[in-house]
Amino acid sequence: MIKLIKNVEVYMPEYIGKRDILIAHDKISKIGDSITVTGIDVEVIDGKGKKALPGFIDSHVHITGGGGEGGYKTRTPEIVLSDIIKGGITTIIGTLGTDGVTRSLENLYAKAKALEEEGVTTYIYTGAYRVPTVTFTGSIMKDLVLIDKVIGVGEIAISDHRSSQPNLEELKRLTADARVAGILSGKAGVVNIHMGDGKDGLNKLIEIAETTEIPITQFYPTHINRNPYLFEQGIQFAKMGGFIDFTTSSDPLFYDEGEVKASIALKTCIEKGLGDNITFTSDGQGSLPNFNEKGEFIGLKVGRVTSLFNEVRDAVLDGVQLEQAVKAITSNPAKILKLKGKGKIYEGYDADIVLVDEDYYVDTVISKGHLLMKNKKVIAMGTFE
Ligand SMILES: CC(C)C[C@H](NC(=O)C[C@H](N)C(=O)O)C(=O)O
Ligand SMILES: [Zn+2]
Ligand SMILES: [Zn+2]
Repeated sequence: MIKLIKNVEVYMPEYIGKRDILIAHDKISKIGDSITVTGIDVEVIDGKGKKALPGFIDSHVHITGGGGEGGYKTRTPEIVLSDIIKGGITTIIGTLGTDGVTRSLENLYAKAKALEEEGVTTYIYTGAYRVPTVTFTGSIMKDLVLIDKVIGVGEIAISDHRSSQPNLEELKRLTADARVAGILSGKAGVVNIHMGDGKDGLNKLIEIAETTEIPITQFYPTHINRNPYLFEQGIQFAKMGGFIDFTTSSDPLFYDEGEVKASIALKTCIEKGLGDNITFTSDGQGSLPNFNEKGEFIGLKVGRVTSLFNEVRDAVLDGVQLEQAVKAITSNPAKILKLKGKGKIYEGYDADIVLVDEDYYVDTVISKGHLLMKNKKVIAMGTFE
């Protein structure tokens, strides 16, 4: 099907002004002025008053659910397609977390395939919190080289009372395996690192980057905004050329405990010239557990994928340029994760496009050339929604 978006403000993410965008099947075919199509059926979408952004990439979502930190009843529910669409997300990377016992990689893979069948692009990380990691094949390297949807390893927990307390050698070997398997398979092979509140912070990653041939960019540490000292250390890590990821799902409780709101973390890093080293992820369907200083469980909330763009909107309303802010959920993750044809409104790229209205609310979502939402109405529903 041919679609033509007319007179829309285009953010590649770089802002290029008002344009028409021609979509042929699942690709962006042409970006230009006054494009006309004759002789074949075309669906025209009115872009007047709207901004076209690349489809959002959420590279850390517990698509099969996570949690469990408060016992069995706190295992969180799996994601449904309509939430992904409402969040303007067209590419989603699934991960396991604390519970690598009752949550399986096979289930994660099947859910990723299901979401792909329902219309969005999906990938997964092999592994979970603990080292040695759970794998499909018994080997991180075989998982990466032989399973197309596997693009990296994660989320591997460090500096957290729930981690497996991995030592430096274990982290070196795991990251070296991910890197070489990525090289062999043309994938990023990044290690998505779960950062807890532990005082050792990013030290192990910095030591590996400084004492081995492993580049700092092999790590993709998340939750960097979870407390002020980790945030400060994260800025140093980014200044060393590393990538840092801020979690957008939150709970007012966490702000009281010093969490740095993701939109403020973004604004601070952009002001320090680190806009190309940062991303947002939602931790959607992951648990947001609260423990007291003795490590006792107090309660938990569930992460929401819709928080991803909400924090971008808050950054824009706080004075950050849209073309800068939206990179954190489009071209930056696409670059870090080596997602071909993703993260930009560009001729030949996948037709993943989000239109937002003048108040920066998601209005229309196109994924691989298919309309999933139009004029704020979700069109595509999950199989059982
Ligand atoms: C960043 C904070 C607020 C949330 C963060 N969530 C996870 O890591 C996912 C969770 N453990 C799960 O397995 O579902 C955390 O627990 O520290
Ligand atoms: Zn985590
Ligand atoms: Zn998580």
